[in-house]
Amino acid sequence: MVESSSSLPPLCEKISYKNYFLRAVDLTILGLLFSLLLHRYRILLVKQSDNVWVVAFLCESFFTFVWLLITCIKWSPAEYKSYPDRLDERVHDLPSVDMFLTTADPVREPPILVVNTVLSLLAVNYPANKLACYVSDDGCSPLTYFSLKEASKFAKIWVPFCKKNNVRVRAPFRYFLNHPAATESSEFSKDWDMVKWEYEKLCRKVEDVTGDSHLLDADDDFKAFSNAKRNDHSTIVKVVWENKAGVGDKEEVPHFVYISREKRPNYLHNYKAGAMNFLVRVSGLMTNAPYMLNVDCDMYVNEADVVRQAMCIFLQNSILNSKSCAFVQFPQDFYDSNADELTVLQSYVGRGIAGIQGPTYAGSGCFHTRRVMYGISLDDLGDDGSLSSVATRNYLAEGNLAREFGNSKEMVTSVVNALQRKPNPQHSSLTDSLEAAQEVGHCHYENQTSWGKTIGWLYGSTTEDVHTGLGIHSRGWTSSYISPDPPAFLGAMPPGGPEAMVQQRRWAAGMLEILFNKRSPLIGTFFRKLRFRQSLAYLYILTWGLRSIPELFYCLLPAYCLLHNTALFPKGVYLGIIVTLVGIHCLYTLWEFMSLGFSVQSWFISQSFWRIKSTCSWLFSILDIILQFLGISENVFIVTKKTMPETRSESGSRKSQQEGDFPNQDCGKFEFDGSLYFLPGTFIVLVTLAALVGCSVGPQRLSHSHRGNSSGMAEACGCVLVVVLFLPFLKGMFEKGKYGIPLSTLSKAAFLAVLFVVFSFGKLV
Ligand SMILES: O=c1ccn([C@@H]2O[C@H](COP(=O)(O)OP(=O)(O)O[C@H]3O[C@H](CO)[C@@H](O)[C@H](O)[C@H]3O)[C@@H](O)[C@H]2O)c(=O)[nH]1
Ligand SMILES: [Mn+2]
Repeated sequence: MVESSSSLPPLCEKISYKNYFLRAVDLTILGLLFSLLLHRYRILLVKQSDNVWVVAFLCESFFTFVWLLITCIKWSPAEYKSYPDRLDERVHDLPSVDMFLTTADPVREPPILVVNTVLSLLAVNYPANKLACYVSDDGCSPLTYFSLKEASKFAKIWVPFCKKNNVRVRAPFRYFLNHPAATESSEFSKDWDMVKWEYEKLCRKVEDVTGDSHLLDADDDFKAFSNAKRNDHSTIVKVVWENKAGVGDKEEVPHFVYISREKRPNYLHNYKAGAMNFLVRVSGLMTNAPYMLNVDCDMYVNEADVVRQAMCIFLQNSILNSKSCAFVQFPQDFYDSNADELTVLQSYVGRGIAGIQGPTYAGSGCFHTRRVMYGISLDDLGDDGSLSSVATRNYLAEGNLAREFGNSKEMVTSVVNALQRKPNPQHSSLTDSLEAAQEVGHCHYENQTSWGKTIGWLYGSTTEDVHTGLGIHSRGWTSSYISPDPPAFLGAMPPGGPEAMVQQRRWAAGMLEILFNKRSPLIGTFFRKLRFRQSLAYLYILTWGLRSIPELFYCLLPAYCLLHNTALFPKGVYLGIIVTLVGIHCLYTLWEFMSLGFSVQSWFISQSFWRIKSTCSWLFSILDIILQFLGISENVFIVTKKTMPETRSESGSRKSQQEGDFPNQDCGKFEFDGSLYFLPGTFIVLVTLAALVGCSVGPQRLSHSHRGNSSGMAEACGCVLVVVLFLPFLKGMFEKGKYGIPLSTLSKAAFLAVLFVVFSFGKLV
C-alpha cells in the first residue's frame, strides 16, 4: 500500500523548537519564586504566629509548584509538519477513515450549525469511498434528523462544487461570508450563485421545521421519533445516504449515518463518552475503518486537506516501522475571540506536551486508531505492527472478546478484523447491519463488558477526552500534534459569563475526577507506561480546580492586610523581587499573546478571565468533587450553548487566518446572571474596594501604626491590581441587564464583605 523507498521525501517531519532564551526566562521566574519562598520561610521561623504569612507562604508554594510544572512542560516543544502533496506518489490505496460527530440538544446546538459541520466533513479532500460520516444525536431530535437528511441532499451539490473549485473552507455558512473575486470566471459565479441559493433554501427549510415540527408527522421516516423523549426512547439507526457506487469520485458523497442510542430514565448514559462508544460500535459493524476522526458538532473543518494531513503522520510512521503513535491531535481553534487564551495555552503548553509523549486528547479534531481504542498496548504489537502471538492468544481467545466487547456476534467479528487490520467482508449494503447496530445500542449492551473501563472512550469523568488520552498514554502509546496554518478545525466558545462558568466548572471537576481515580498520573509513572514529564503535564492540567483556593486567598490577602494593618509583602530587596516577578510575568505572557497575533486587549482580558474563572468557577468544582465522594450528587455534563454567528463579513482582531472573520461587537464584555458563580468575584471586589477606601480615608492610621514594618503602600498596590483584574465585576456593578451584576448577588456579596471587614478589623481591637 505504501511505497517505502527511502529515496522519496518524507510525508511528515517532526519539528523541535528549543528556545534557550525562553528556558532562561522560565528558570529566572522559578528562581525568583524560590528565593521569595525561602525568605518568607526564614521570617516565618522567627515570628511563627503570623497567620497572614503562613497563608501567603502556602499560596506562593502552590504557585511555585505550578510554575515548576510549566517549566518542565515547556522545556522541549515540538510538533509535526505534514506534506499531503507527497501522499499521492507514495500511497496507492489510502486507508479508510470513519468520521464521528456528536450532538446532544437541538436547542443548545442549533441543527443548522451541526449541518454545516457535517457538510465540511463530507466535503473533505479525500476519496469519498474511503470515508463515512456518523452523527450521534443524544437529543433524539426529529428536527436534527430532518436537517441532516436535507443536508445530505444539498451535499450532492456542495461536495462536487467544493472539489471542482478547490474550495478551502467547506462549511457553507463560513464560505458564503465572502463574495467571489471579480477575477473569477462567469461560469464560476453562476455556480456560486446557484449553490448559495440552494444553501439558503436548506436554511429556510430547517427554520420552517424548527417553527413547526408537526410538519414531519406525516412522514413515515420519522415514525421512530414519535413518542420518543430525550431521555426515554429506543435506539434509532438511519442510513441517511449510502455511497452505493463505492467509488472515490469527486462527484460522490461519502456514506452518511444518523444514530441515537437507547435511553431510559434513571440509567447512566455516560454523556459524550457513551455516545462515542456507540459510534465506535456502529461504525465497526458498518465500515470498520482503521482510523476515526471525531469532532464536536460546532467544530467544522477549516482546511480541506485535514484527513490527508493526519494520514501523512500515520503512514510515515508505518514506513519507518515506528508504530507507537496512537492518535493525531489538531489544536482546537475558534472563530470567535472568546478563547484567545486557550489558543495561546495550546500553542505553548500544548506544544510543550507534544514534545514529551505527545499532546493530550482534546475531544475534537483528533484522529484515533481503532485498534488502540480497543484497548491494546504498545507491547502487544510485533515488529511489523501486527498483533504479537501472545497478544493474539490473549485477545482473540474464545469467549474473551464477547466478554469484553459484548454479546453481539457481528461486533466480535468486526473487532477481530480491526485487531488484525482487515476490512469487514464486503456487505451488499450498509442497511444489512441495521439490526446488529440496533442491538449494540441497547442500554444494557455494555453491562459487564469493558466498554468505558478499558476499551473505547473512558467513563467516570466529564472530561472524557483527557481521561481517554491518559488511558492511551499510560499504555505506552505516543500521540502527535499538527498545527497547520490556517487552522484545521474551528469552533465556538461561549463568551465570558454564565455559560463559560458552567463549562469551566465541568472541565475542572472532570479533571479532579481523574486526579483522584485509579488512572491518576500520580501513580501512572510508577505503575504504568506514562513518562515522568508527561505525568507532570497531566498533573498541571488536572489540578486546575485545586488552584481556585490559593487564588481566592491570594486575591483577598491584600485587602485583609490593609484592613488588618499588617504586612503582606516583605520589604526591601524582596519587595523588589515581587515587583520584578509581576513585571516579567506580564511581559512574558504579553509576548506570548502578541507573537500569535493577538492584541494587548486580548491579553488583558485573558489575564482577567483566568482570575475570574479560577476564583468563581473552578471553586465550585471542588464542591462537586466533595459531594461526589460523599455520594450526595453526581457530576453532570451540561452541554455548552452554541449560537450560529451572523453571516456578515468583517475583519477581526487576529491577524491570521480565514476568509473574513465574524463580527464580535461585545468582544470582551462580561455577562452576569443570578447564579452563585458571581458571588466570589463580587465579594472580592467589594472587600478590596472597602480596603482601599479605608486606606485613603484613614491614611494616618496606616502610616503611624502599620505593623510588620511596611507602609501599606505595597498592599494598596496589590489591592489596585486585584480590582484591575476583576474589572468586569467593577463595571458590572454599574451596568444594567445581562452585563450588570444582579441586585441579589450584590446584596449577598455586600453582606459577606461587611462580615469580612468586621472580622479583619476585629483582630485589631
Ligand atoms: O451527553 C452528551 C453531552 C455532550 N455531547 C457532545 O459533546 C460535545 C462537546 O460538548 P460541548 O458542550 O461543546 O462541551 P465543551 O466543553 O465545549 O467541549 C470540550 O470539552 C469536552 C469535555 O472535556 C470535550 O468532550 C469536547 O470535545 C471539548 O471540545 C458536543 O458535540 C456535544 O453534542 C454528547 O454527545 N452527549
Ligand atoms: Mn464546545
